Amino acid sequence: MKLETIDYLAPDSAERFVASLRETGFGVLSNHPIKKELVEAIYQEWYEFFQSDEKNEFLFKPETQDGFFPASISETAKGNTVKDIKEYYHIYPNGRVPASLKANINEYYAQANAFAAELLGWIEKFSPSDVAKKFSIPLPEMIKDSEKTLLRVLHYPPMKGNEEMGAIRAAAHEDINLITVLPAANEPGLQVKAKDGTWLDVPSDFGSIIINIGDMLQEASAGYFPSTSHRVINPEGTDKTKSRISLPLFLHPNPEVVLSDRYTADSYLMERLRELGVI
Ligand SMILES: O=C(O)CCC(=O)C(=O)O
Ligand SMILES: [Fe+2]
Repeated sequence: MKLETIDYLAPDSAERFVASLRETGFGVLSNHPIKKELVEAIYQEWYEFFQSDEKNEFLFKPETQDGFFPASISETAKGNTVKDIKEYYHIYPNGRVPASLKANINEYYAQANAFAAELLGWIEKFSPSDVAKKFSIPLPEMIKDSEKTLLRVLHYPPMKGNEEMGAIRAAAHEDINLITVLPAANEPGLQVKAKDGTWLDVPSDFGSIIINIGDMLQEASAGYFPSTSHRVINPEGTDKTKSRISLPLFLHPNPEVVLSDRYTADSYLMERLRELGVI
């Protein structure tokens, strides 16, 4: 199994993209409409933010979950015991963002949401009819104006050598949401677990964009689209001294959207957040 990058502008891109999602849970697109200059500017300005003390003025609020999450309280993946080596900032439509960083990140949030709606349309169009008929409403409508969609700016600091035994930048996990839109990061490290259990590098050419299936779409498609495990491994050699910045947008349906006979988006999310000890 290999993950190949699909040219967004190719005539058969939608069909090949959905086939890749079905096979691997991941799809990688080049020549997509999100400008890499915008992503590059965001990486640079947020890198500076993470280097500054200003981040401590935006400490996350447990009630709203927006703001800065320091490495000391960073996530522990489901089933894991050691914390990931990362710090991050959570952006919601009505959440706090430092004034100087608003323009670019808000533009990215809007563009990536619109792009995600287009890709959800592709997914619906190329789902077999018995799968598509399980969707309670069209997939792009599920995320329309959703205030639950979360943009996470991640900073994986350089390795210091005193990291906890077994800790990696992001331990193997699955995403909870419908789909995730992730521009290639400024450094490699992202891997996806193949069906045979081996870890594959996700192509990380700067400028391409990575989409993966989350648990909610796996639930809504009764397992047709797999929410695959992925992780971010630690850098080696000279890359150890480099920070890695990444920018996943987690597309969440509106809370009342019915995912399956068992769950709405809200009941699903609450169950998962309780398991993680976040609420
Ligand atoms: O940093 C990355 O490339 C992936 C991050 C990720 O998988 C996550 O935050 O859920
Ligand atoms: Fe993830």
